[in-house]
Formats: sequence, structure tokens, C-alpha cells
Amino acid sequence: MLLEGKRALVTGASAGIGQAIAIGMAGAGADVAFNYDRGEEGAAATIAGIEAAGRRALAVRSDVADPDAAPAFVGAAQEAFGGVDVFVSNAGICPFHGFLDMPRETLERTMRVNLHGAYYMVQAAARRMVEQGGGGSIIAVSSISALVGGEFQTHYTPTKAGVLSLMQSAAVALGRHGIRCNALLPGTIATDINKDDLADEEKRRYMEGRVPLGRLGRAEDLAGPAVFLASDMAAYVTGASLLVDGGMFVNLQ
Ligand SMILES: NC(=O)C1=CN([C@@H]2O[C@H](COP(=O)(O)OP(=O)(O)OC[C@H]3O[C@@H](n4cnc5c(N)ncnc54)[C@H](O)[C@@H]3O)[C@@H](O)[C@H]2O)C=CC1
Ligand SMILES: C[C@H](O)[C@@H]1OC(=O)[C@H](O)[C@@H]1O
Repeated sequence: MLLEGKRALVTGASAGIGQAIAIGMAGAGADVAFNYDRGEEGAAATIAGIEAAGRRALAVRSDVADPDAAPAFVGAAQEAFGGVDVFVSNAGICPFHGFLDMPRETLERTMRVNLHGAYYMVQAAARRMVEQGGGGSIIAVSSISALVGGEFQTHYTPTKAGVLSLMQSAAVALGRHGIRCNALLPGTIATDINKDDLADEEKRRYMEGRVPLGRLGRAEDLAGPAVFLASDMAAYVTGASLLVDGGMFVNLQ
């Protein structure tokens, strides 16, 4: 198995993409610790999915925007599993809102969760990996939105560009330690984050129509690419970004 014996950590894994990655990594042989800030039922389902794969699970409820949450999460995983080999920074929010009347709190919360949270978490994981030696793999969930804009995402797209940039700079900073850092760029994946937005049938059909593969993404579509980047199959891949969007980005006309 690609991740046999690895210890993986995933932020934001009580639902959606994080949940699919956590369970997918367990299916590939990893013990998995995850954090989440809401959704006890979802967290229980993630634990069940990891354990059904015969792997150990650890769930920690905390807010990635809290700088103290990062060392606490990594420390708890270290205590439970004895080390950290793979880290996936996934937790994020996207409260759709127009630009001209963007509430300050919505802007600042989105920045704190998506960008500051990713920074603190990645830094805490990297410190652990450097201390233990032997390298590691860090993956951040950025977005197709790091590359293109969105009318109701002016607070969100800069965070996703920031996360992509964080992986590039971290790849440079951590290469000498054998730690690889890469970004996943999902397209439109049907999850809770866009449930309300895609409840508008016209919008949903428009988004589907932009995808050459003919459908919106499913959270599970991110599991394989994440396992690949975490595994030794990607041993010479760092500072890279992988679009997982059904071809949406290249579809101009
Ligand atoms: N669904 C989509 O179309 C796309 C999503 N993404 C990114 O993928 C990531 C996951 O999104 P989805 O699975 O769609 O969302 P989701 O809403 O289905 O799941 C979000 C998860 O993150 C956790 N979370 C949210 N805020 C948190 C916080 N402050 N601290 C700790 N955990 C927190 C939630 O508990 C939940 O487990 C996000 O970073 C999002 O920006 C990127 C591109 C497209
Ligand atoms: C939440 C959106 O549907 C989603 O988020 C992204 O990052 C993608 O660009 C999609 O718009």
C-alpha cells in the first residue's frame, strides 16, 4: 500500500474534501489524526471510515485560526502515533459575499481561517518533521480560485493564492530537510461549502457546463491525488500544484 505505516494529519476532516482525504489515506495504509471545528456526526463518520480500513484514528476539535491549536494538534498526534509523516492543510471556509459591502468580520475571519490557519498548521507540522528527521510530505488544499477570480469570492480567492504561494516558499525552505510541499487545486467540488450557492439550479447547471468531464467534482476525487502526493511515488515532486477540476480551468470556449 502506498502509505503503509505512515502517520497522516488532516485539518478540517469532519466533512467534504478533508473527510475523503482522511479516509482515502487510511485506505492506503496510514494512521490518521484529524481536526475539525464543527460537525460531531461527521467527525464520528470520519473515525469510522479510518477504523474500517484497519487504521488508528484520532479526532481533535479545534479552530485552525487559533495559533495555539496547531502545536496542540501536532502534539496530540505525536503522542498518539509517535510521529508525523504526512500533513494535509485542508480546513477552509467560503462565505459567499459581494465585494462593495463585504463585512470586515467576514473578510478577516476568512483570512484567519484559510491563510493564517494554514500557515500555523504547516509550520507546526514542519517543525515536528524537522525535529524527527527523515523528511515528510506536506500538502495544502488551495483551489482553482488561486488562479482565477470570483465575484462573490474577493475575500476568499486571495487566501487560496496565498496558500499556493505558501507551499512554494515552504518547498524552498524545507527541501534541505527532505520535506516536500505541494498544493492541490480543486475545481468545483459539491460539498457543504457550496451547498447553498449550488442550490440555485441555473448556477449549478452553468458550473457543470464548464467542466469538460461533464460533472461537478466529488470530495472523493481529491483522495487519489492527495495519496499520490503523500507517497514515495511523488518522491521528486515538490513546489508543484495539481489541478483537480475535471478540466474546468483550461475550458475557455
Ligand atoms: N468544495 C469546493 O468546491 C472547493 C473547496 N476547496 C477547499 O477545500 C477545503 C475543504 O472544503 P470543503 O470540503 O468543500 O468544505 P466543507 O465545508 O465540506 O468542510 C470543511 C471542513 O473544514 C472544517 N473547518 C472549517 N473551518 C474550520 C476551522 N476554523 N478550524 C478547523 N476546522 C475547520 C469543518 O469542520 C469541515 O470539516 C477548503 O479549504 C476549501 O477552500 C477548494 C476548491 C474547491
Ligand atoms: C466554494 C466554491 O464553490 C468553490 O471554492 C473554490 O475554491 C472553487 O473555486 C469553487 O468556487
